[in-house]
Amino acid sequence: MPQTDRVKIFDTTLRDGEQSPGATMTHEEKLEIAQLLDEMGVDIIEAGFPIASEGDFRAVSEIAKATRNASVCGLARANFKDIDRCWEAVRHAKAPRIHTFIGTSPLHRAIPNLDMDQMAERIHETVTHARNLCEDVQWSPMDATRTEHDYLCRVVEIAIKAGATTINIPDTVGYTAPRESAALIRMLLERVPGADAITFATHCHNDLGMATANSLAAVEAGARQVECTINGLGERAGNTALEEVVMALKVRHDIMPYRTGIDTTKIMNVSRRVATVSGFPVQFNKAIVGKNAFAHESGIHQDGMLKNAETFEIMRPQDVGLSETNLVMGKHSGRAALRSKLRELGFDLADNQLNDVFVRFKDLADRKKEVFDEDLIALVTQNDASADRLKLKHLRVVCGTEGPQTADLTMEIDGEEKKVTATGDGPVDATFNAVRTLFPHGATLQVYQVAAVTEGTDAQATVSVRLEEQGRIATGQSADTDTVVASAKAYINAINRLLVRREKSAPGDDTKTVSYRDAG
Ligand SMILES: CC(=O)SCCNC(=O)CCNC(=O)[C@H](O)C(C)(C)COP(=O)(O)OP(=O)(O)OC[C@H]1O[C@@H](n2cnc3c(N)ncnc32)[C@H](O)[C@@H]1OP(=O)(O)O
Ligand SMILES: CC(C)C(=O)C(=O)O
Ligand SMILES: [Mn+2]
Repeated sequence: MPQTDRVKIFDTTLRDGEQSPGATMTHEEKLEIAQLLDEMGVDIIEAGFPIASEGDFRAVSEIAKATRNASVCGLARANFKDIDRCWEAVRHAKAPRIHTFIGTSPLHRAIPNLDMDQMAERIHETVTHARNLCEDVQWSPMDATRTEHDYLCRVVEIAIKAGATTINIPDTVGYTAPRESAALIRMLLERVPGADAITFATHCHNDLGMATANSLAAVEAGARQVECTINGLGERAGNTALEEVVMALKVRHDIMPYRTGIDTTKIMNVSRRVATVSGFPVQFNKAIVGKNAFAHESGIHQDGMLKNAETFEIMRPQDVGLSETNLVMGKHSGRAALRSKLRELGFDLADNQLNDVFVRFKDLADRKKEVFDEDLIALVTQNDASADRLKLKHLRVVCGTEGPQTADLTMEIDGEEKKVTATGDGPVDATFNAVRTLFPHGATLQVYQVAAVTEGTDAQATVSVRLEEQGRIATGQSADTDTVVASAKAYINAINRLLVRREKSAPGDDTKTVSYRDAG
Protein backbone atom coordinates (compact mmCIF):
# COMPACT_ATOMS: atom_id res chain seq x y z
CA MET A 1 0.00 0.00 0.00
CA PRO A 2 1.55 3.35 -0.95
CA GLN A 3 2.63 5.13 2.21
CA THR A 4 0.29 7.94 3.13
CA ASP A 5 0.46 10.52 5.90
CA ARG A 6 -3.05 9.60 7.07
CA VAL A 7 -3.12 7.52 10.28
CA LYS A 8 -6.35 5.71 11.05
CA ILE A 9 -7.62 5.82 14.62
CA PHE A 10 -9.08 2.50 15.79
CA ASP A 11 -10.88 3.02 19.07
CA THR A 12 -11.29 0.00 21.33
CA THR A 13 -12.72 1.72 24.42
CA LEU A 14 -15.84 -0.43 24.14
CA ARG A 15 -13.89 -3.70 23.80
CA ASP A 16 -10.38 -3.59 25.32
CA GLY A 17 -11.31 -0.56 27.47
CA GLU A 18 -14.34 -2.34 28.85
CA GLN A 19 -12.12 -5.26 29.83
CA SER A 20 -10.76 -3.10 32.70
CA PRO A 21 -11.99 -4.72 35.89
CA GLY A 22 -15.01 -2.70 37.01
CA ALA A 23 -15.38 -0.65 33.81
CA THR A 24 -18.46 -2.42 32.50
CA MET A 25 -20.85 -0.04 30.76
CA THR A 26 -24.58 -0.37 30.23
CA HIS A 27 -26.05 -0.94 26.80
CA GLU A 28 -27.28 2.65 26.49
CA GLU A 29 -23.92 4.02 27.64
CA LYS A 30 -22.09 1.99 24.98
CA LEU A 31 -24.40 3.33 22.29
CA GLU A 32 -23.84 6.87 23.50
CA ILE A 33 -20.04 6.51 23.58
CA ALA A 34 -20.04 4.94 20.09
CA GLN A 35 -22.01 7.90 18.77
CA LEU A 36 -19.57 10.37 20.36
CA LEU A 37 -16.61 8.48 18.90
CA ASP A 38 -18.22 8.52 15.48
CA GLU A 39 -18.92 12.25 15.70
CA MET A 40 -15.34 12.87 16.80
CA GLY A 41 -14.01 11.24 13.62
CA VAL A 42 -12.70 7.87 14.80
CA ASP A 43 -12.08 5.65 11.74
CA ILE A 44 -12.91 2.26 13.26
CA ILE A 45 -14.91 1.51 16.42
CA GLU A 46 -14.25 -1.87 18.00
CA ALA A 47 -17.62 -2.23 19.64
CA GLY A 48 -17.21 -5.50 21.54
CA PHE A 49 -16.63 -9.24 21.45
CA PRO A 50 -19.92 -10.63 20.10
CA ILE A 51 -19.47 -14.27 21.22
CA ALA A 52 -18.70 -13.14 24.79
CA SER A 53 -22.32 -12.58 25.82
CA GLU A 54 -25.79 -11.74 24.54
CA GLY A 55 -25.24 -8.21 25.84
CA ASP A 56 -22.02 -7.77 23.84
CA PHE A 57 -23.70 -9.17 20.73
CA ARG A 58 -26.62 -6.77 21.06
CA ALA A 59 -24.33 -3.80 21.69
CA VAL A 60 -22.14 -4.56 18.65
CA SER A 61 -25.23 -5.13 16.45
CA GLU A 62 -26.91 -1.89 17.47
CA ILE A 63 -23.74 0.16 17.24
CA ALA A 64 -23.21 -1.32 13.76
CA LYS A 65 -26.67 -0.18 12.69
CA ALA A 66 -26.45 3.27 14.27
CA THR A 67 -22.95 4.33 13.27
CA ARG A 68 -22.87 6.77 10.35
CA ASN A 69 -19.24 7.27 9.40
CA ALA A 70 -16.86 4.89 11.15
CA SER A 71 -16.27 1.21 10.35
CA VAL A 72 -17.68 -1.02 13.07
CA CYS A 73 -15.62 -3.97 14.16
CA GLY A 74 -16.15 -6.96 16.45
CA LEU A 75 -13.53 -9.25 17.97
CA ALA A 76 -13.46 -13.02 17.33
CA ARG A 77 -11.15 -15.81 18.41
CA ALA A 78 -9.60 -18.08 15.81
CA ASN A 79 -12.59 -20.35 15.35
CA PHE A 80 -15.54 -20.37 12.95
CA LYS A 81 -18.18 -20.03 15.66
CA ASP A 82 -16.71 -16.77 16.99
CA ILE A 83 -16.21 -15.40 13.48
CA ASP A 84 -19.77 -16.24 12.38
CA ARG A 85 -21.23 -14.63 15.49
CA CYS A 86 -19.08 -11.57 14.95
CA TRP A 87 -20.22 -11.27 11.34
CA GLU A 88 -23.86 -11.61 12.42
CA ALA A 89 -23.34 -8.59 14.71
CA VAL A 90 -21.36 -6.30 12.41
CA ARG A 91 -22.88 -7.16 9.04
CA HIS A 92 -25.43 -4.32 9.12
CA ALA A 93 -22.79 -1.66 9.51
CA LYS A 94 -22.07 0.68 6.60
CA ALA A 95 -18.48 -0.54 6.81
CA PRO A 96 -18.25 -3.81 8.80
CA ARG A 97 -14.98 -5.31 9.96
CA ILE A 98 -14.14 -8.68 11.53
CA HIS A 99 -11.13 -8.70 13.83
CA THR A 100 -9.81 -12.17 14.54
CA PHE A 101 -6.78 -13.04 16.63
CA ILE A 102 -4.70 -15.80 18.14
CA GLY A 103 -1.73 -15.75 20.51
CA THR A 104 1.44 -16.55 18.52
CA SER A 105 4.22 -16.31 21.14
CA PRO A 106 5.57 -19.52 22.69
CA LEU A 107 3.62 -18.87 25.90
CA HIS A 108 0.38 -18.34 24.01
CA ARG A 109 0.88 -21.24 21.60
CA ALA A 110 1.03 -23.52 24.61
CA ILE A 111 -2.51 -22.62 25.72
CA PRO A 112 -4.44 -24.28 22.87
CA ASN A 113 -1.57 -26.78 22.62
CA LEU A 114 -0.89 -26.13 18.94
CA ASP A 115 2.53 -26.49 17.39
CA MET A 116 3.81 -23.88 14.94
CA ASP A 117 2.47 -25.68 11.86
CA GLN A 118 -0.91 -26.42 13.40
CA MET A 119 -1.29 -22.79 14.43
CA ALA A 120 -0.28 -21.61 10.96
CA GLU A 121 -2.96 -23.85 9.49
CA ARG A 122 -5.55 -22.51 11.96
CA ILE A 123 -4.67 -18.94 10.98
CA HIS A 124 -5.02 -19.75 7.28
CA GLU A 125 -8.44 -21.39 7.80
CA THR A 126 -9.92 -18.76 10.07
CA VAL A 127 -8.75 -15.69 8.16
CA THR A 128 -9.98 -17.28 4.91
CA HIS A 129 -13.34 -17.96 6.58
CA ALA A 130 -13.60 -14.37 7.84
CA ARG A 131 -12.67 -12.97 4.45
CA ASN A 132 -15.36 -15.08 2.77
CA LEU A 133 -17.87 -13.29 4.97
CA CYS A 134 -16.45 -9.77 5.08
CA GLU A 135 -14.38 -7.59 2.76
CA ASP A 136 -12.57 -5.98 5.66
CA VAL A 137 -10.68 -8.41 7.89
CA GLN A 138 -8.19 -7.52 10.59
CA TRP A 139 -5.89 -10.16 12.01
CA SER A 140 -3.81 -9.93 15.18
CA PRO A 141 -0.99 -12.18 16.37
CA MET A 142 -1.61 -11.64 20.08
CA ASP A 143 1.63 -11.13 22.06
CA ALA A 144 3.41 -10.30 18.78
CA THR A 145 6.20 -8.49 20.60
CA ARG A 146 7.20 -11.74 22.34
CA THR A 147 6.81 -13.91 19.22
CA GLU A 148 9.92 -15.26 17.41
CA HIS A 149 10.57 -12.93 14.45
CA ASP A 150 10.76 -15.68 11.84
CA TYR A 151 7.50 -17.17 13.01
CA LEU A 152 5.84 -13.76 13.15
CA CYS A 153 6.85 -13.07 9.53
CA ARG A 154 5.55 -16.50 8.52
CA VAL A 155 2.11 -16.12 10.11
CA VAL A 156 1.66 -12.51 8.99
CA GLU A 157 2.33 -13.65 5.42
CA ILE A 158 -0.24 -16.44 5.80
CA ALA A 159 -2.85 -14.00 7.10
CA ILE A 160 -2.21 -11.56 4.24
CA LYS A 161 -2.46 -14.34 1.67
CA ALA A 162 -5.72 -15.51 3.28
CA GLY A 163 -7.19 -12.04 2.76
CA ALA A 164 -6.48 -9.94 5.86
CA THR A 165 -6.63 -6.26 4.96
CA THR A 166 -5.16 -4.99 8.24
CA ILE A 167 -2.47 -6.70 10.29
CA ASN A 168 -2.42 -5.50 13.86
CA ILE A 169 0.75 -5.96 15.92
CA PRO A 170 -0.20 -6.09 19.60
CA ASP A 171 2.16 -5.49 22.47
CA THR A 172 -0.32 -7.39 24.60
CA VAL A 173 1.60 -7.19 27.86
CA GLY A 174 3.13 -3.71 27.46
CA TYR A 175 6.64 -5.17 27.28
CA THR A 176 8.14 -3.50 24.26
CA ALA A 177 10.18 -0.27 24.05
CA PRO A 178 9.84 2.42 21.35
CA ARG A 179 12.95 1.36 19.47
CA GLU A 180 11.75 -2.25 19.28
CA SER A 181 8.22 -1.24 18.37
CA ALA A 182 9.54 0.64 15.34
CA ALA A 183 11.98 -2.11 14.39
CA LEU A 184 9.24 -4.73 14.42
CA ILE A 185 7.03 -2.85 11.98
CA ARG A 186 10.02 -2.05 9.76
CA MET A 187 11.04 -5.71 9.75
CA LEU A 188 7.56 -6.88 8.76
CA LEU A 189 7.34 -4.30 5.98
CA GLU A 190 10.71 -5.39 4.63
CA ARG A 191 10.48 -9.13 5.04
CA VAL A 192 6.87 -10.14 4.46
CA PRO A 193 5.76 -10.50 0.83
CA GLY A 194 2.58 -8.52 0.24
CA ALA A 195 3.13 -6.35 3.34
CA ASP A 196 3.01 -3.17 1.29
CA ALA A 197 -0.54 -4.00 0.15
CA ILE A 198 -2.11 -3.97 3.60
CA THR A 199 -2.31 -1.61 6.57
CA PHE A 200 -0.20 -2.30 9.63
CA ALA A 201 -1.72 -1.38 12.97
CA THR A 202 -0.10 -0.92 16.36
CA HIS A 203 -1.87 -1.95 19.58
CA CYS A 204 0.03 -1.12 22.76
CA HIS A 205 -0.54 -1.58 26.47
CA ASN A 206 0.83 0.74 29.10
CA ASP A 207 2.35 -1.62 31.67
CA LEU A 208 5.67 0.25 31.55
CA GLY A 209 4.14 3.63 30.73
CA MET A 210 5.38 3.46 27.13
CA ALA A 211 2.16 2.80 25.19
CA THR A 212 1.96 6.21 23.51
CA ALA A 213 5.69 6.32 22.74
CA ASN A 214 5.53 2.79 21.30
CA SER A 215 2.51 3.63 19.15
CA LEU A 216 4.16 6.76 17.74
CA ALA A 217 7.37 4.87 17.06
CA ALA A 218 5.37 2.26 15.12
CA VAL A 219 3.74 5.03 13.07
CA GLU A 220 7.13 6.48 12.20
CA ALA A 221 8.17 3.01 11.04
CA GLY A 222 5.15 2.63 8.77
CA ALA A 223 2.11 1.61 10.83
CA ARG A 224 -0.92 3.54 9.62
CA GLN A 225 -3.50 2.49 12.21
CA VAL A 226 -3.23 3.18 15.92
CA GLU A 227 -5.39 1.19 18.32
CA CYS A 228 -6.27 3.12 21.41
CA THR A 229 -8.87 3.97 24.02
CA ILE A 230 -10.24 7.16 25.52
CA ASN A 231 -8.38 8.11 28.71
CA GLY A 232 -6.13 5.09 28.12
CA LEU A 233 -8.80 2.87 29.65
CA GLY A 234 -7.96 -0.83 29.43
CA GLU A 235 -6.81 -3.94 31.19
CA ARG A 236 -4.12 -3.55 33.87
CA ALA A 237 -2.33 -0.23 33.20
CA GLY A 238 -4.52 0.38 30.18
CA ASN A 239 -4.15 0.84 26.43
CA THR A 240 -2.60 3.66 24.43
CA ALA A 241 -4.59 6.82 25.14
CA LEU A 242 -6.32 8.13 22.01
CA GLU A 243 -6.04 11.75 23.12
CA GLU A 244 -2.28 11.48 23.63
CA VAL A 245 -1.53 10.01 20.20
CA VAL A 246 -3.86 12.39 18.38
CA MET A 247 -2.55 15.51 20.12
CA ALA A 248 1.09 14.40 19.83
CA LEU A 249 0.64 14.04 16.06
CA LYS A 250 -1.07 17.43 15.91
CA VAL A 251 1.29 19.39 18.14
CA ARG A 252 4.53 17.79 16.85
CA HIS A 253 3.52 17.65 13.21
CA ASP A 254 6.88 19.27 12.51
CA ILE A 255 8.72 16.05 13.32
CA MET A 256 5.85 13.55 12.89
CA PRO A 257 4.18 14.64 9.65
CA TYR A 258 1.08 12.45 9.92
CA ARG A 259 -2.56 13.38 10.31
CA THR A 260 -5.67 11.80 11.78
CA GLY A 261 -9.33 12.50 11.06
CA ILE A 262 -10.11 13.41 14.67
CA ASP A 263 -11.91 16.64 15.55
CA THR A 264 -9.76 17.34 18.59
CA THR A 265 -12.18 19.89 20.02
CA LYS A 266 -14.44 16.97 20.94
CA ILE A 267 -11.79 15.17 23.00
CA MET A 268 -12.61 16.67 26.40
CA ASN A 269 -16.29 15.92 26.18
CA VAL A 270 -15.76 12.29 25.16
CA SER A 271 -13.14 11.88 27.88
CA ARG A 272 -15.55 13.15 30.54
CA ARG A 273 -18.36 10.90 29.33
CA VAL A 274 -16.11 7.83 29.31
CA ALA A 275 -14.85 8.67 32.80
CA THR A 276 -18.41 9.00 34.05
CA VAL A 277 -19.92 5.91 32.46
CA SER A 278 -16.94 3.65 33.14
CA GLY A 279 -16.59 4.89 36.72
CA PHE A 280 -12.83 5.38 36.10
CA PRO A 281 -12.00 9.00 37.00
CA VAL A 282 -9.16 10.62 35.08
CA GLN A 283 -6.09 11.27 37.20
CA PHE A 284 -5.57 15.01 37.78
CA ASN A 285 -2.22 15.19 36.01
CA LYS A 286 -3.18 12.95 33.05
CA ALA A 287 -1.79 14.31 29.78
CA ILE A 288 -4.34 16.22 27.66
CA VAL A 289 -7.50 15.40 29.62
CA GLY A 290 -6.48 15.66 33.30
CA LYS A 291 -8.03 18.39 35.42
CA ASN A 292 -4.60 20.03 35.74
CA ALA A 293 -3.45 19.55 32.14
CA PHE A 294 -4.14 23.21 31.38
CA ALA A 295 -4.06 24.57 34.93
CA HIS A 296 -1.29 26.81 36.22
CA GLU A 297 -0.78 27.60 39.88
CA SER A 298 2.70 29.00 40.32
CA GLY A 299 3.13 32.76 40.05
CA ILE A 300 5.93 32.75 37.47
CA HIS A 301 3.97 30.39 35.21
CA GLN A 302 0.77 32.37 35.67
CA ASP A 303 2.50 35.67 34.91
CA GLY A 304 4.07 34.15 31.78
CA MET A 305 0.73 32.68 30.71
CA LEU A 306 -1.00 36.02 31.04
CA LYS A 307 1.68 37.73 28.92
CA ASN A 308 1.85 35.01 26.29
CA ALA A 309 0.11 31.65 26.65
CA GLU A 310 2.78 29.95 24.54
CA THR A 311 5.29 30.57 27.34
CA PHE A 312 3.97 27.59 29.26
CA GLU A 313 1.44 25.93 26.96
CA ILE A 314 2.27 23.85 23.89
CA MET A 315 -1.34 23.55 22.83
CA ARG A 316 -4.37 25.70 23.29
CA PRO A 317 -7.04 24.44 25.69
CA GLN A 318 -9.58 25.24 22.98
CA ASP A 319 -7.92 22.61 20.74
CA VAL A 320 -9.18 19.84 23.02
CA GLY A 321 -12.52 21.46 23.72
CA LEU A 322 -11.79 23.44 26.88
CA SER A 323 -12.89 27.04 26.94
CA GLU A 324 -9.83 28.55 28.59
CA THR A 325 -6.70 27.96 30.62
CA ASN A 326 -7.43 27.50 34.26
CA LEU A 327 -5.39 29.69 36.58
CA VAL A 328 -5.61 27.86 39.89
CA MET A 329 -5.12 30.20 42.79
CA GLY A 330 -2.94 28.84 45.53
CA LYS A 331 0.08 29.64 47.62
CA HIS A 332 2.36 29.73 44.58
CA SER A 333 0.36 32.38 42.76
CA GLY A 334 1.53 35.94 42.25
CA ARG A 335 -0.06 39.37 41.85
CA ALA A 336 -0.47 39.15 38.07
CA ALA A 337 -2.62 36.04 38.34
CA LEU A 338 -4.56 37.45 41.27
CA ARG A 339 -5.36 40.62 39.36
CA SER A 340 -6.45 38.64 36.31
CA LYS A 341 -8.61 36.28 38.34
CA LEU A 342 -10.26 39.15 40.20
CA ARG A 343 -10.98 40.89 36.91
CA GLU A 344 -12.69 37.72 35.71
CA LEU A 345 -14.80 37.86 38.88
CA GLY A 346 -15.70 41.49 38.25
CA PHE A 347 -13.24 43.22 40.60
CA ASP A 348 -11.00 45.83 39.01
CA LEU A 349 -8.65 46.84 41.83
CA ALA A 350 -6.26 49.75 42.12
CA ASP A 351 -2.64 48.80 42.90
CA ASN A 352 -2.83 49.57 46.64
CA GLN A 353 -6.09 47.62 46.96
CA LEU A 354 -4.53 44.71 45.11
CA ASN A 355 -1.52 44.71 47.42
CA ASP A 356 -3.78 44.62 50.43
CA VAL A 357 -5.84 41.73 49.06
CA PHE A 358 -2.65 39.95 47.99
CA VAL A 359 -1.31 39.87 51.55
CA ARG A 360 -4.54 38.40 52.87
CA PHE A 361 -4.72 36.03 49.89
CA LYS A 362 -1.24 34.61 50.66
CA ASP A 363 -2.19 34.17 54.28
CA LEU A 364 -5.30 32.25 53.29
CA ALA A 365 -3.43 30.23 50.65
CA ASP A 366 -0.95 29.08 53.29
CA ARG A 367 -3.82 27.53 55.18
CA LYS A 368 -5.79 26.18 52.21
CA LYS A 369 -4.85 23.86 49.34
CA GLU A 370 -6.71 25.78 46.73
CA VAL A 371 -8.29 29.22 46.94
CA PHE A 372 -11.62 29.21 45.18
CA ASP A 373 -13.42 32.08 43.47
CA GLU A 374 -15.71 32.40 46.46
CA ASP A 375 -12.74 32.79 48.80
CA LEU A 376 -11.45 35.64 46.66
CA ILE A 377 -14.83 37.33 46.66
CA ALA A 378 -14.89 37.04 50.43
CA LEU A 379 -11.36 38.50 50.63
CA VAL A 380 -12.15 41.59 48.61
CA THR A 381 -15.46 42.17 50.32
CA GLN A 382 -14.16 41.41 53.80
CA ASN A 383 -14.90 44.87 55.19
CA ASP A 384 -18.46 44.66 54.06
CA ALA A 385 -21.04 44.60 56.88
CA SER A 386 -22.81 41.57 55.45
CA ALA A 387 -19.69 39.38 55.60
CA ASP A 388 -20.10 36.51 58.05
CA ARG A 389 -23.54 37.43 59.24
CA LEU A 390 -23.91 33.88 60.46
CA LYS A 391 -21.44 32.30 62.86
CA LEU A 392 -21.33 28.84 64.38
CA LYS A 393 -21.10 29.04 68.17
CA HIS A 394 -21.85 25.57 69.44
CA LEU A 395 -22.86 22.22 67.98
CA ARG A 396 -23.67 18.96 69.71
CA VAL A 397 -24.98 16.00 67.74
CA VAL A 398 -26.40 12.74 69.03
CA CYS A 399 -26.24 9.89 66.55
CA GLY A 400 -26.04 6.10 66.48
CA THR A 401 -28.24 3.13 65.79
CA GLU A 402 -31.19 4.44 67.78
CA GLY A 403 -32.59 7.31 65.69
CA PRO A 404 -33.61 9.97 65.17
CA GLN A 405 -30.34 11.88 65.08
CA THR A 406 -30.49 15.18 66.92
CA ALA A 407 -28.50 18.40 66.58
CA ASP A 408 -28.34 21.12 69.28
CA LEU A 409 -27.11 24.21 67.49
CA THR A 410 -26.23 27.71 68.64
CA MET A 411 -25.50 30.35 66.02
CA GLU A 412 -24.84 34.05 66.13
CA ILE A 413 -26.97 35.73 63.51
CA ASP A 414 -26.34 39.44 62.95
CA GLY A 415 -24.80 39.63 66.42
CA GLU A 416 -27.65 37.87 68.23
CA GLU A 417 -27.29 34.32 69.65
CA LYS A 418 -30.01 31.83 68.71
CA LYS A 419 -30.46 28.18 69.70
CA VAL A 420 -32.45 25.27 68.35
CA THR A 421 -32.71 21.47 68.49
CA ALA A 422 -33.54 19.70 65.25
CA THR A 423 -33.73 16.10 64.08
CA GLY A 424 -32.93 14.57 60.71
CA ASP A 425 -32.04 11.52 58.71
CA GLY A 426 -28.46 11.26 59.93
CA PRO A 427 -26.25 13.72 61.82
CA VAL A 428 -25.52 16.00 58.85
CA ASP A 429 -29.17 16.23 57.87
CA ALA A 430 -30.11 17.07 61.49
CA THR A 431 -27.44 19.79 61.54
CA PHE A 432 -28.53 21.32 58.24
CA ASN A 433 -32.15 21.27 59.43
CA ALA A 434 -31.08 23.16 62.55
CA VAL A 435 -29.29 25.80 60.43
CA ARG A 436 -32.38 26.17 58.22
CA THR A 437 -34.63 26.52 61.27
CA LEU A 438 -32.50 29.31 62.72
CA PHE A 439 -31.94 31.01 59.40
CA PRO A 440 -34.71 30.11 56.94
CA HIS A 441 -33.74 30.68 53.30
CA GLY A 442 -34.82 29.60 49.84
CA ALA A 443 -31.47 28.35 48.55
CA THR A 444 -31.28 24.77 47.34
CA LEU A 445 -28.42 22.46 48.15
CA GLN A 446 -26.68 21.50 44.90
CA VAL A 447 -23.58 19.73 46.10
CA TYR A 448 -22.51 18.24 49.41
CA GLN A 449 -19.10 16.63 49.15
CA VAL A 450 -16.77 15.20 51.76
CA ALA A 451 -13.11 14.36 51.13
CA ALA A 452 -10.41 13.24 53.53
CA VAL A 453 -7.29 15.37 53.26
CA THR A 454 -5.00 13.06 55.20
CA GLU A 455 -5.04 9.35 56.01
CA GLY A 456 -6.20 7.63 59.18
CA THR A 457 -9.25 7.85 61.38
CA ASP A 458 -8.15 11.28 62.64
CA ALA A 459 -8.06 12.63 59.08
CA GLN A 460 -9.20 16.17 58.38
CA ALA A 461 -12.45 16.06 56.47
CA THR A 462 -12.87 18.79 53.89
CA VAL A 463 -16.49 19.52 53.16
CA SER A 464 -17.80 21.51 50.21
CA VAL A 465 -21.35 22.76 50.07
CA ARG A 466 -22.77 24.45 47.00
CA LEU A 467 -26.01 26.43 47.24
CA GLU A 468 -28.11 27.92 44.48
CA GLU A 469 -30.61 30.73 44.75
CA GLN A 470 -32.16 32.34 41.67
CA GLY A 471 -29.15 31.60 39.51
CA ARG A 472 -26.64 32.74 42.12
CA ILE A 473 -24.20 30.06 43.16
CA ALA A 474 -22.24 30.11 46.39
CA THR A 475 -19.77 27.52 47.55
CA GLY A 476 -18.73 27.10 51.16
CA GLN A 477 -15.83 25.03 52.37
CA SER A 478 -14.47 23.94 55.67
CA ALA A 479 -12.11 21.39 57.16
CA ASP A 480 -12.24 19.76 60.56
CA THR A 481 -11.37 16.42 62.07
CA ASP A 482 -15.08 16.19 62.93
CA THR A 483 -16.97 15.69 59.68
CA VAL A 484 -20.25 17.01 61.09
CA VAL A 485 -18.60 20.20 62.37
CA ALA A 486 -16.89 20.67 58.99
CA SER A 487 -20.27 20.18 57.32
CA ALA A 488 -21.98 22.76 59.53
CA LYS A 489 -19.21 25.30 58.96
CA ALA A 490 -19.20 24.71 55.20
CA TYR A 491 -22.98 25.14 55.04
CA ILE A 492 -22.90 28.35 57.10
CA ASN A 493 -19.96 29.58 55.01
CA ALA A 494 -21.96 29.01 51.83
CA ILE A 495 -24.94 30.92 53.23
CA ASN A 496 -22.69 33.86 54.20
CA ARG A 497 -21.30 33.98 50.69
CA LEU A 498 -24.74 33.76 49.19
CA LEU A 499 -25.79 36.72 51.31
CA VAL A 500 -22.82 38.69 49.97
CA ARG A 501 -23.82 37.82 46.43
CA ARG A 502 -27.46 38.65 47.12
CA GLU A 503 -26.56 42.10 48.44
CA LYS A 504 -24.20 42.86 45.59
CA SER A 505 -26.82 42.16 42.92
CA ALA A 506 -29.08 45.18 42.44
CA PRO A 507 -32.81 44.42 42.91
CA GLY A 508 -34.03 42.61 39.82
CA ASP A 509 -30.50 42.26 38.54
CA ASP A 510 -29.49 38.65 38.24
CA THR A 511 -25.89 39.21 37.18
CA LYS A 512 -23.82 36.70 39.00
CA THR A 513 -20.55 38.54 39.59
CA VAL A 514 -19.89 41.23 42.13
CA SER A 515 -17.95 44.34 41.25
CA TYR A 516 -15.53 45.76 43.81
CA ARG A 517 -16.44 49.26 42.73
CA ASP A 518 -20.12 48.52 43.31
CA ALA A 519 -19.18 47.15 46.69
CA GLY A 520 -17.13 50.21 47.51
C1 LIG B 1 -5.55 -9.75 24.89
C2 LIG B 1 -7.02 -9.69 24.79
O1 LIG B 1 -7.56 -8.68 25.05
S1 LIG B 1 -7.82 -11.08 24.25
C3 LIG B 1 -9.52 -10.72 24.51
C4 LIG B 1 -9.86 -10.97 25.93
N1 LIG B 1 -11.22 -10.67 26.17
C5 LIG B 1 -12.04 -11.52 26.79
O2 LIG B 1 -11.68 -12.63 27.10
C6 LIG B 1 -13.38 -10.98 27.15
C7 LIG B 1 -14.51 -11.88 26.72
N2 LIG B 1 -14.31 -13.28 27.05
C8 LIG B 1 -15.31 -14.08 27.47
O3 LIG B 1 -16.45 -13.66 27.68
C9 LIG B 1 -15.01 -15.53 27.63
O4 LIG B 1 -13.64 -15.70 27.89
C10 LIG B 1 -15.44 -16.30 26.34
C11 LIG B 1 -16.97 -16.28 26.23
C12 LIG B 1 -14.83 -15.68 25.08
C13 LIG B 1 -14.97 -17.74 26.41
O5 LIG B 1 -15.43 -18.29 27.61
P1 LIG B 1 -15.15 -19.83 27.96
O6 LIG B 1 -15.63 -20.67 26.83
O7 LIG B 1 -15.72 -20.09 29.28
O8 LIG B 1 -13.56 -19.97 27.94
P2 LIG B 1 -12.49 -19.34 28.96
O9 LIG B 1 -12.67 -17.88 29.02
O10 LIG B 1 -12.48 -20.07 30.25
O11 LIG B 1 -11.13 -19.69 28.19
C14 LIG B 1 -10.82 -19.15 26.96
C15 LIG B 1 -10.85 -20.24 25.89
O12 LIG B 1 -10.61 -19.60 24.62
C16 LIG B 1 -9.44 -20.19 24.03
N3 LIG B 1 -8.80 -19.14 23.29
C17 LIG B 1 -8.25 -18.00 23.78
N4 LIG B 1 -7.85 -17.24 22.76
C18 LIG B 1 -8.17 -17.88 21.63
C19 LIG B 1 -8.02 -17.57 20.27
N5 LIG B 1 -7.47 -16.44 19.89
N6 LIG B 1 -8.47 -18.44 19.35
C20 LIG B 1 -9.05 -19.58 19.74
N7 LIG B 1 -9.22 -19.94 21.02
C21 LIG B 1 -8.78 -19.09 21.96
C22 LIG B 1 -8.65 -20.72 25.19
O13 LIG B 1 -7.74 -21.68 24.77
C23 LIG B 1 -9.76 -21.27 26.05
O14 LIG B 1 -10.22 -22.45 25.45
P3 LIG B 1 -10.53 -23.84 26.28
O15 LIG B 1 -11.69 -23.48 27.15
O16 LIG B 1 -10.84 -24.83 25.21
O17 LIG B 1 -9.27 -24.12 27.03
C1 LIG C 1 -7.09 -8.98 21.01
C2 LIG C 1 -5.77 -8.33 20.95
C3 LIG C 1 -5.63 -7.44 19.76
C4 LIG C 1 -5.47 -7.53 22.17
O1 LIG C 1 -6.29 -6.80 22.68
C5 LIG C 1 -4.12 -7.61 22.68
O2 LIG C 1 -3.34 -8.45 22.23
O3 LIG C 1 -3.78 -6.80 23.57
MN1 LIG D 1 -5.30 -5.30 24.06
